[in-house]
Order: sequence, then structure tokens, then C-alpha cells
Amino acid sequence: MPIKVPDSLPAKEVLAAENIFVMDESVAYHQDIRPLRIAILNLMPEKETTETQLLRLIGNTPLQVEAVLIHPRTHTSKNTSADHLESFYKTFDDIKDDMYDGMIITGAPVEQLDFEEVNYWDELKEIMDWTVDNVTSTFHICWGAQAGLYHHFGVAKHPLREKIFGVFPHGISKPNVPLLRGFDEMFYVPQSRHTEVRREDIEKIPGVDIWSESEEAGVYIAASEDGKQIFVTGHSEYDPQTLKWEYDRDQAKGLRIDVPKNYYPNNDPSKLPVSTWRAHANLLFSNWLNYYVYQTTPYELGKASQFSLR
Ligand SMILES: CC(=O)SCCNC(=O)CCNC(=O)[C@H](O)C(C)(C)COP(=O)(O)OP(=O)(O)OC[C@H]1O[C@@H](n2cnc3c(N)ncnc32)[C@H](O)[C@@H]1OP(=O)(O)O
Ligand SMILES: N[C@@H](CCO)C(=O)O
Repeated sequence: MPIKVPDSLPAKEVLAAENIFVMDESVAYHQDIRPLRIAILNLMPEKETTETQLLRLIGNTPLQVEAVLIHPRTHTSKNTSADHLESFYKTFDDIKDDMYDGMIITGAPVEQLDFEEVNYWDELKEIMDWTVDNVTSTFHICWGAQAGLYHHFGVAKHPLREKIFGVFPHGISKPNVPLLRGFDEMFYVPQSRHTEVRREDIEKIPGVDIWSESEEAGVYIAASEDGKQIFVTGHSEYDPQTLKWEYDRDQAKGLRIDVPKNYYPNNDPSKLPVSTWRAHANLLFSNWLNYYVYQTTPYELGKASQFSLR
């Protein structure tokens, strides 16, 4: 939450220069509060696991969050029961006349297909177009980030020679960005991908910046300058055991897979992994919810916001 101070207090400028969120009394006086409406487009195969991971993170805030789960109507899920989808999910058709404060578009294990080969691609394109006018900020994860960068900005994804698999050190590429407030200069994030988006491709796109990268794992966070579209290539939401589960799965299938990097104590897969990214994940999602959703979204959705971050 912001620090509320008198408009003319000298400390205000010092803190603002340090990227600390300070709010004028005049702005604070006018701020109204209501629950935030967040839509989660869950494209992951095991939807219950991903729901739990994401709700855990967006629940870690003093703000009330009303989450609505969405699945693609044009895809029949193999790994999540129809019963679960029927009970807890809506489709785009059910929500397209509404407006949302935030939306999360998850990853999906389809990254080795061309986008156009994904059977719900047309529906996803329609949803991504809709977010531009109907959602205050959209947070895209992993394949969802690749899909968003490709659809909105024509950024290609490229196959990697080796899967990027493990927990990698990441750093800040653009200082004083509200999404990165309070981040350590170096922080760890799980990555688990066969494909990548490249810095040089993103640098060519006017209005899109790279906010965080990893020497080994490449671009981590890219975003439109106004933060309306945020693209995150890693899986900060993963549970401590998720990479182990993926590793054991691939080993059991006889696939060639390296031990996930920087994950097991002494890189020994017989030992239990320890998470080193939970604090980062919580800060990333609470910064997004606070600065790009709550502080930016209009009190009456559809009307212009009174406030702006910058
Ligand atoms: C790059 C990223 O975004 S990483 C995020 C993705 N990570 C994960 O999904 C990790 C967990 N997933 C898994 O471990 C595996 O996908 C499993 C174990 C659940 C299933 O693996 P498999 O049996 O080998 O693959 P399966 O045939 O079920 O296909 C996986 C998914 O891709 C989907 N898929 C495959 N081809 C297509 C296609 N052309 N269009 C759309 N979806 C497709 C399948 O339908 C399935 O998703 P669903 O359960 O939502 O229907
Ligand atoms: N994280 C995914 C990558 C595949 O898209 C997995 O290992 O299943």
C-alpha cells in the first residue's frame, strides 16, 4: 500500500526517487475502494494445480479480489475433468460483455507447435484483442507471454537447443519500474521452456520494454510502457516440487532431460528441493495487483481512471 503524506513534505521527493510509492493527500482523499475483478484464463492442462498456485499469490494482498476462472470453449481438455470445468469455469462468451480490472493468461504445454497449430488459437486471439479495451492490465505467463507478444506485437518465439530448466538468477533491466519495487538486485525464478523470445526482437518494438532478464535464461519480463500488457516468461507461481515433478515425469518417459539447474541441494535429485523464489513471486503479483490493477483501474469500470502511475 502507498505511504500517504502531506503534498509538500520534503521526504516525498526522496522516497519517490527511490521508487517508493508515495501518494499525495489530495489523491488519497479521492480514492474509492471496491473488490478487484480478476479473470484467469487457465490454459494449463492440470487446471486445479494452476488455480491453487495463482490464487495463493493473488490472495496475498489487503485488497479484496473476485477471481473468475475461464477455459477455452474451443478446446476439449484432456487432463481436467469436464465436471470441474462445468462447476467452476466460465467461457469467454460468458464474460465478453463485462470489464475486468486484471486478467492472467497462463502458460500451456503447446510451445513447440506453431501458434496457428494450437486448436484454440482463434479464440485466444479474440480474447487477447478483447483485453485491450476491456481489461486494465493483463499478466501473461510463459507460453501465454509468447502468444501475447506474437499476437499484439509480432514477436516470434524460437526453439532452444536445450530446454531451459531450473531456477535461474534474474536481474533488473529497467530501474524505477513499479512492478519491480522492492525486488532484490538478484532474485531466483523457475524457468521450464523449450522455446524463447529474444531481446533483439523485442527491442525493435516501439512502446515495449524489457524490465527483467537472466544471463542464462534470457528475457524474463517485457511489458508495454504503460504496464497494460505484462509478459513474464518464467513460472514464479510454481510450487517447490513442480520442477521435480516435471523432471521425474520426463525421466519416467525415458526422455533426455538434464537435472534442473540450481534446484536440488548440491544438484542431487535424490534430495528434496528447497524453494528460493517464493518471496519474489509474492512481491511480483502483489506489485502487479497494486500498481497496475488497483491504482490504475477506474472505480467505475469503463470510465477513464482519475489516477495514473506516472
Ligand atoms: C511453456 C509453458 O507455458 S510451460 C507451461 C506448461 N507446463 C505444463 O503444462 C506442465 C504440466 N504439464 C504436463 O506435465 C503435461 O502436459 C501432462 C502430463 C499434463 C500431459 O502430458 P502429455 O500426456 O504428454 O500430453 P497431452 O497429450 O495431454 O497434451 C498436453 C496438453 O496439450 C494440449 N494440446 C496438444 N496439442 C494441442 C493442440 N494442437 N492445440 C491445443 N492444445 C493441444 C493437450 O490437449 C493437453 O492439454 P489439455 O489437458 O488442456 O487438453
Ligand atoms: N514446463 C513445461 C514445458 C513444456 O511446455 C513442462 O515441462 O511440461
